[in-house]
Amino acid sequence: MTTLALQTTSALLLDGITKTYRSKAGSVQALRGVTHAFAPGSFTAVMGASGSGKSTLLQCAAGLDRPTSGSVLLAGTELTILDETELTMLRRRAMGFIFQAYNLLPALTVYDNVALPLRLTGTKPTKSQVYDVLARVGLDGKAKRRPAELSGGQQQRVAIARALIAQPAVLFADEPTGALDRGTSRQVLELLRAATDSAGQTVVMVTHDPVAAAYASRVLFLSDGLVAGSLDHGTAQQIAAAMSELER
Ligand SMILES: Nc1ncnc2c1ncn2[C@@H]1O[C@H](COP(=O)(O)OP(=O)(O)OP(=O)(O)O)[C@@H](O)[C@H]1O
Repeated sequence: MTTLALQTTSALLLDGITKTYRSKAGSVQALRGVTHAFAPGSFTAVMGASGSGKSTLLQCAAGLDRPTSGSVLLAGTELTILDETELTMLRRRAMGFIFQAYNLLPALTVYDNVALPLRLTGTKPTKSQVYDVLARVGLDGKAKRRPAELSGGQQQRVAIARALIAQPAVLFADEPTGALDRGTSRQVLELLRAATDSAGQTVVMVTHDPVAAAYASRVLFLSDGLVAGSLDHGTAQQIAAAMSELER
């Protein structure tokens, strides 16, 4: 496919991304030329050994960090030429974020945490918008609680509701199940899969866990800052085997 065709058919396109961190201690090439097109409505897991560049890839793709070279096209917009204000606006409009540490605001109720992204764009969400998204993640009746009054799995579901409320084109998840037990992880992963299957959103998830990665339709393997391969519709066993092969 030509680059032009990829631009119009991808929800997210990384084109020749490199990232070099420079410090007094020397420079580290965290990404060495990553090119990948994420199709609309796809669920991609990004895997690789510690230090292979997964978080850097996610940060660059989401405009949280700037690549040293290369381009990032998200929802039709080239991120690398935007200033900080434009990037912030685009993040609020087109992206949702889910982190291992939930990142909820402890002083706010569940309702206000979930309503926050829309309020930040200057839109007051209706009560039914907030209650609908809370019901979607199985948190009916929890709107008035504070995050500390919820279990880890419930807090992560609040974070997912917060990520979903503005109906972003792309959801970025960095180890979203890293702090959760198996059963709770499954609920979170099923919600991410539903975001792609029912709502047509595009999910990019960094994970170390082959069981979590098996929920994705594609696994992208990173090695030493480069894409080392990919696997479509792999089982947890196949993904684990591909990871061990990569680490040999
Ligand atoms: N802010 C930074 N300054 C300097 N080096 C960095 C910085 N962030 C990451 N690195 C280096 O870049 C490389 C890739 O890091 P990155 O965090 O993207 O890897 P990762 O695959 O997400 O690792 P992990 O699985 O351990 O989280 C590593 O060598 C790391 O030490």
